[in-house]
Amino acid sequence: MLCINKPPSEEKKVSQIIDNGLKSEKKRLERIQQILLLGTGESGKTTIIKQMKILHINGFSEQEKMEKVPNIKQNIHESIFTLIDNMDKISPPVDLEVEDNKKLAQYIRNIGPNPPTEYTNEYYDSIQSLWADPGVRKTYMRANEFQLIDSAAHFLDRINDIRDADYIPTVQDMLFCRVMTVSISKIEFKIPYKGQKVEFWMYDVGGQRGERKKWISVFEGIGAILFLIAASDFDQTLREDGKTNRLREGFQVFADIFWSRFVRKAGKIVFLNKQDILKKKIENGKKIEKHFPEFANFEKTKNDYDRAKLFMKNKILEIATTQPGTETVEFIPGVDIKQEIKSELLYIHFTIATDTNNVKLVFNDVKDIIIAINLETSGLV
Ligand SMILES: Nc1nc2c(ncn2[C@@H]2O[C@H](COP(=O)(O)OP(=O)(O)OP(=O)(O)O)[C@@H](O)[C@H]2O)c(=O)[nH]1
Ligand SMILES: [Mg+2]
Repeated sequence: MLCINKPPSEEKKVSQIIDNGLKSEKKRLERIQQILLLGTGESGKTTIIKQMKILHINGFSEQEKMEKVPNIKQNIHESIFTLIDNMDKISPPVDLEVEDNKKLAQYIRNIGPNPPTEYTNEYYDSIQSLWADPGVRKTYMRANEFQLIDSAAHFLDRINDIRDADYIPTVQDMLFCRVMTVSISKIEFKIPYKGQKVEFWMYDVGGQRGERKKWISVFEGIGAILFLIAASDFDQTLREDGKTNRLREGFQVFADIFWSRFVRKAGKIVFLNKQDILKKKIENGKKIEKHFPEFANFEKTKNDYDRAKLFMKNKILEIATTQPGTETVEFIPGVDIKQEIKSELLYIHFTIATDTNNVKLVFNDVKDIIIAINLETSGLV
């Protein structure tokens, strides 16, 4: 065996250098604000990541935009196919109102759920006629009875631009394009803060049931969790099983995270997202009490949209103050878990993730909170 004997003093020196290196690395990591985006499927996590790219990195390059064109066309096909496929399955069913559209609907049905191999004029013309049919619009108004992507109307309305050979996606198209997340990704950016640049690392994960088992692998070192709930989900069922109420699932997953010992120290910021869709649904007469009976007698004095906002905010606060059963939290004799959670580490915002200005304002608030939480939990103040 080859044995090199170093004088002890030198060995000590080396270990001190390593020690110092580790310490300064630890200090550096403490200064980095690590944020984890969580929430059920389609709640808006990836859209927030895109906004950070627009607001704090370099936006989308021409190449990145061009790379999204196949996804956007996929969104269009999925939207029209889902509408046509479901109009006679919902109860009561809906009929096409323009006779000539019946053969166009059959043509789309024959293509199947995946986009065609070739995008022809006949294909785009058919989609345009079908989307203009009052029967399809009635089906669209009942989209909570089946599974339709939120970007359907945005892209179907824009089909004339998108079918053009020279089409380049707009920033809005990039924000609305829906791609399900199936892996964990990270973006890094710096924000000026009190004359310095503060570094942020933000992690995006998939929110569907099968994806959630991956979440735990990114819990380590997280200073703040941005938890997204799609407030407009109140009348929809999960894509995963077609029966569980989506909003209820959102609250349930938030409860699991809020009370999880793995992220006990992380600040929790809730985004009650998709406020634009929530407002529209309420204006269109959709009733929350049909899915949450306790809403019927809630705060009767306010208008329905303000009532809805307050109702959902209260649900979050209720979760944060209701200690779950010992089977879901590690039981430590003599320790009151409730007391360990600082209520000031929970913040709630109403958001529209597709609106860059809205996210800019909200994130401006959130970044100060996150920095403050990080300073407090790392013991620097
Ligand atoms: N109108 C509107 N659409 C939104 C809003 N937030 C997200 N969307 C749209 O909703 C769809 C789903 O958003 P994503 O950001 O992909 O959701 P996600 O949480 O990343 O979903 P998973 O990756 O499946 O977990 C996209 O088409 C978004 O453009 C919002 O506030 N308003
Ligand atoms: Mg995603």
